[in-house]
Amino acid sequence: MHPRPSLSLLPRFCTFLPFATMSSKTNTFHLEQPLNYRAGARIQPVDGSHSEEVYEPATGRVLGKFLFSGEKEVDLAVQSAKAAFKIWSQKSGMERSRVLLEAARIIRERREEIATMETINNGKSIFEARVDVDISWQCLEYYAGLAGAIAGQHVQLPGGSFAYTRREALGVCVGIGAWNYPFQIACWKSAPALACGNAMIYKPSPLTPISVVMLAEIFTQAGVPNGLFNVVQGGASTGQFLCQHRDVAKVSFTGSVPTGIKIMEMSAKGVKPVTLELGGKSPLIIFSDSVLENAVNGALMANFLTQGEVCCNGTRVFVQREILEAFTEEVVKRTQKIKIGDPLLEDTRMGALISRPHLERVLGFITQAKEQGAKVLCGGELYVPDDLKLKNGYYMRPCVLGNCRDDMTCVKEEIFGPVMSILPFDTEEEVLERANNTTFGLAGGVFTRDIQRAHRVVAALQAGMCFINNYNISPVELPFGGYKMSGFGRENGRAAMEYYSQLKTVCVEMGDVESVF
Ligand SMILES: NC(=O)c1ccc[n+]([C@@H]2O[C@H](COP(=O)([O-])OP(=O)(O)OC[C@H]3O[C@@H](n4cnc5c(N)ncnc54)[C@H](O)[C@@H]3O)[C@@H](O)[C@H]2O)c1
Ligand SMILES: C[N+](C)(C)CCCC=O
Repeated sequence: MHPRPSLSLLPRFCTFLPFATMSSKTNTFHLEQPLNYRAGARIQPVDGSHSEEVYEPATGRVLGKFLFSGEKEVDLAVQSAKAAFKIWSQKSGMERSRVLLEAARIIRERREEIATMETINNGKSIFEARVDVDISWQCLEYYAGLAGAIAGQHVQLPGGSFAYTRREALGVCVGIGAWNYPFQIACWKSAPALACGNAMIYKPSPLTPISVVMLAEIFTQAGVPNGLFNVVQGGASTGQFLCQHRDVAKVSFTGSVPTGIKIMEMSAKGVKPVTLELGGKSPLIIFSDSVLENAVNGALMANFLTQGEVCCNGTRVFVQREILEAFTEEVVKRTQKIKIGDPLLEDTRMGALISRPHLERVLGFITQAKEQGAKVLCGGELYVPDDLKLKNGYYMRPCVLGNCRDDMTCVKEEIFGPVMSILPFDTEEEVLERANNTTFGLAGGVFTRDIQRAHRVVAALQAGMCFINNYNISPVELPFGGYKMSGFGRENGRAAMEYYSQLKTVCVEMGDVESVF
């Protein structure tokens, strides 16, 4: 583990109100500086259409306001990125690698500061936010390692002629992110993009606009050319201007299926490649021969990280009937013990959901589940912490639903909140049929001690990311992405390099040209 920096390193672009306590900085941050980043500096957009409030989910307090960018600002960001691309794409892989390694080092150094900001703006526990930051610098280190290994192929042809391939950058790439992992998603997109020699313009979710600007500052400090990584803030219309811009070469999107479809339609008009990391309703299958404690731990990991707001969560928990009672009893006991509250406190394990409307939407799914016959085994209601400053925060108790059927809304739709549905099953054949009976295909998991069954089951699962005897771990070396309506393309692993580069074939004639004419 790396040493934590002292609190004196806390944000250089904000103030903390004077009533900060020793135990937590919740309720103290105030946003002051602009959140767009262009040509190596924070700026206000030239055509800011309207200002939007940004909230602290833990308290419901407004942190400040920021401006949505219009078409002109998007164009300026693209021009700035184009200029930087000319410089960066000419550098060798090793030169790019050194800059990415330096950026990774700075992220490690500012770990506590970034994690604190992520917690303040997203509501997740500081414990988890630190893990997100660690995954982020590891991602930069990983792609720094691959940058120097980018190479083509040499092919011998008749008569001494030959051909070779060059793996080249695409140009200006656009990254559009969701609010659940704001800093990490930006790193998952920018690290491979920059390693391959591209420039990137990033648009975070308007709910979490803050931490990605810290990443932009870090890239500049590490030595990327000004303009190589720009941040444009805004919502759907800003995203559309980015996707439709003629000088944008590629769009990598993380978000919901409906928005993913729109992104694909827009990109189709410009014949732009897209990576789509979309939603899920993933199955977690627990056979009766599982180590019960591991299966329970796996189910908690599959459902309750980041208040359940995780795309790859295994929210349909299929449990073989023989162990249904024992598993359910233990999972409920453990869920009831989850410490909810001030996300900046060290022992908190579940913070606040992202927004009041989202909290209400999640609670609405639970009401509907009850109406459709599900039984709330624990949680599922609002949680109001004792601490008065948190009373307007967006908290709920994590929920386990029993008596579930495959046709219920809570089992079919992505809830994106801390709600686990338990579904009994009898046979392997039956559970596979039911697990795959969804339009999503992001992830899936199986717990069993039978090694042959484990591999047979994951081979049959229609999902891009499968886990055997664990769930939701995410080493950056592993490709991540979906099947079916959960999207296509991959982030992380070597695979992502393919999605941020293109192949040029150069055919070289060493003899005379024989014409057929
Ligand atoms: N597969 C993954 O890796 C992954 C990771 C995190 C979240 N998600 C998914 O994201 C969803 C939750 O995130 P969300 O609510 O921010 O999703 P969303 O689709 O509402 O928004 C995602 C991003 O798209 C932008 N956007 C919205 N409309 C747009 C348009 N017409 N053109 C261009 N950009 C547009 C938003 O401003 C935001 O930045 C869930 O479905 C979740 O499963 C997937
Ligand atoms: C880091 N996790 C938990 C695998 C989440 C990946 C991003 C999905 O929302």
